[in-house]
Amino acid sequence: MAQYTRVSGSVGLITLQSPPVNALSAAVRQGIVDLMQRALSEPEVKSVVICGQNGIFCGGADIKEFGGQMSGPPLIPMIHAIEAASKPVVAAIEGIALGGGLELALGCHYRIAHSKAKVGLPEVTLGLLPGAGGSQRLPRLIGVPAALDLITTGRHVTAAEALKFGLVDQITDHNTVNVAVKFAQRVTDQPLDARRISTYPCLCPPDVDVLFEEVMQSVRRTARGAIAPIACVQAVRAAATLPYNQGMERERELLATLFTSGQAHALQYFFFAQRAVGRWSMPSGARWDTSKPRPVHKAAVIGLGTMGRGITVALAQAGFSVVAVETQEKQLMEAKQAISGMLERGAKRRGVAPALDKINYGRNIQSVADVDLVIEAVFEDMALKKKVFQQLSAVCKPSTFLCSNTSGLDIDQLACQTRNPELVVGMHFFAPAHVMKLLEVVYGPKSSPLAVATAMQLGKKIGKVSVAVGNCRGFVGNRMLKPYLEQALFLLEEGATPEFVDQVLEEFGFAMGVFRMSDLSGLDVGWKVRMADGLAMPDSTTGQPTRLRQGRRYSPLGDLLCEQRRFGQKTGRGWYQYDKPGSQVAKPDPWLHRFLDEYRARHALVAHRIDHQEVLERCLYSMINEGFRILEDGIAAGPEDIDVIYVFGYSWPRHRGGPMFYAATVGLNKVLERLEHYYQAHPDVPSLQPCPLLRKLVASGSPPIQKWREVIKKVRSQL
Ligand SMILES: CCC/C=C/C(=O)SCCNC(=O)CCNC(=O)[C@H](O)C(C)(C)COP(=O)([O-])OP(=O)([O-])OC[C@H]1O[C@@H](n2cnc3c(N)ncnc32)[C@H](O)[C@@H]1OP(=O)([O-])[O-]
Repeated sequence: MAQYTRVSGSVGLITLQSPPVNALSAAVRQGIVDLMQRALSEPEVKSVVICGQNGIFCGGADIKEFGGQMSGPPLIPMIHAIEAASKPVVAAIEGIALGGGLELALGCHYRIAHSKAKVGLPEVTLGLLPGAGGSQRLPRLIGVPAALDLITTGRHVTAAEALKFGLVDQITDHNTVNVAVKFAQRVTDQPLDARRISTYPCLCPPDVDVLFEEVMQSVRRTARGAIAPIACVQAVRAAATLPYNQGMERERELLATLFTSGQAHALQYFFFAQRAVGRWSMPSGARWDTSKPRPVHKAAVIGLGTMGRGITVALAQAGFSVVAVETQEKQLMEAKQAISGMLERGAKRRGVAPALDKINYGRNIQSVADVDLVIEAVFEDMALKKKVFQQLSAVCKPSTFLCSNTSGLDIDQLACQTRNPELVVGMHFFAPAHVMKLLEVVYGPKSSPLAVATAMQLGKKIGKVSVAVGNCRGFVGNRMLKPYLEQALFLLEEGATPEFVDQVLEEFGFAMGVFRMSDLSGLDVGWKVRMADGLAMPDSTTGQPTRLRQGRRYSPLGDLLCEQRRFGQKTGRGWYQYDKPGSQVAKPDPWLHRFLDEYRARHALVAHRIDHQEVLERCLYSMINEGFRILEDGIAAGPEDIDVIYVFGYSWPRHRGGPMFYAATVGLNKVLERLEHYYQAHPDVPSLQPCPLLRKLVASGSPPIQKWREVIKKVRSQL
């Protein structure tokens, strides 16, 4: 919808009205078309201003409409009609002008923005391109290189940057609509021909072919198989090389291909999934909208290793007062230096002052007595963490929330060490903690909705995408990673190489294959956990590494590497070899190939030819199967939670929507059938046994992913 008012006698003001972001729904488009006609037909009206209600210009096309039958006036002719208008049209941009919203503004003859406004063409993040003329008008207005940057990254730019590009004509700190109205009155008699961007020539640098070649290469490298960024480059190239009308035709063709691609569907699903995780719920029935968080003003971090340092930086950068505690003097000094460096570099990038004064360092746990919330980030050792929680419970105010940055230990056991177990939750950050977007907020059986709501809100304030999950070994992310890693090792035993497995996974779209990722994280981390679990040791009777544990297949390959002190990048050797310890360039290692051959010979394993399909199916479907178990157990409330965790925490390619969305795309019956096939071939691998929930979903006719929660509810109510 849109509203029309006449202001200052001669200006027609069209206000977009479609909360929350004034998206261009069919009703809004119809409103704009009708009200533009009205403004143009009223003789008293000499100019027009378009704005949005509630301080938001426009969030772009209504993404909810993409899935269904499009109705209402189409965007392109609507924007053309504005550009062709005989009276000046001024866009008054407050808040945001994104996607179709900016394309609408580009159709106007002038753009006035508030200094706090942000603009951008983020269609690429939804698997699309700026297909309402944006890919053709933007390069004509701000030049090819800047347009390529904005369109291929989808980044939002500040009003100041937009002014520098020439994307807006003026910025103001005052009431933008009033300024735009005055501006509109001033330009009433100005000729409009020079203001219609579609008539501009597209100014190209002399070496335009080289520029496009370079940009295309760089986009292909970073796209990890996503097609929209490539189509964006092609569309801008059309603007640079073709007359406007032909460029528009090319834009239309490219958009049509993207629209029908599975990738756009996946990315649009993911857009809503990111928002859905904020509406968390617990099996007890507690929910985001009925559980109020308590404000946190002062927080503490205990343990300043890699994780503790990152968490401290994230908190300080978001404006929290932080007490940072490290009991070892030498470690404390090193941490202080490292944290200050991180804060200074971050502040320089963002053009702000570093938040050094937000942090008070100390060696004594007593110094956290008055904080509202503590995040414990000591070494991943249950006995040590228990001790810290006992101390915290004795030292802190009774109302202090006690959180553990564990990556998989039992939150309940920690809660039991405290006076107020209902105030204990897990806050599982991902390294580097000041950079990675994901936060798993883990509730145990005793955690109160208040504690979950407070941790979720804190996560939001420090810029994380927070997902509330239940308490189990590894929570959601690391629990699903286990069968994935396990299959990768089994594939090596059966004849694959780390290079081949990684290549297949990287072609699928992971930033790193499983072995390169393990080398980066350090192989010793998992080894210590397996030793604590009694897995990484030789068979007690033969003294030999065993391939069977508690009746299940087990691969000791990772343990054998660690026994050779091959811990990955940090030691210069792991699944790959590196030029020197700490180097990141992984090279195939002939030693490892010989080691695998000898290992297979020792265990009488006959290597067979493993193809792409087998690598993908075994690694991904076993992980997805665990995802169904997690849903069945109520550890994650819905498939969106799992998908968001995997995209933000484990580099799952976003254009494939996340593992559960991917399963729906492949077809649940196919996933089930392949799991059955592999389980039959490997009956000693329980993670390949199809989960009952997966069977139930297939038996219910494989409903769309948005309907899974209903089936899950039914399955869980029968348990
Ligand atoms: C045809 C080809 C040409 C054109 C293509 C396009 O324009 S493509 C589009 C290009 N545009 C974009 O890509 C912009 C996408 N939007 C954003 O980036 C952000 O939402 C924001 C920066 C606008 C506001 O951030 P924030 O943190 O303040 O708030 P928030 O993120 O929590 O959202 C609040 C609510 O608004 C909802 N909603 C938002 N936008 C849309 C929409 N366009 N549509 C529908 N709904 C939308 C959102 O789902 C949520 O609903 P919920 O969960 O409450 O029911």
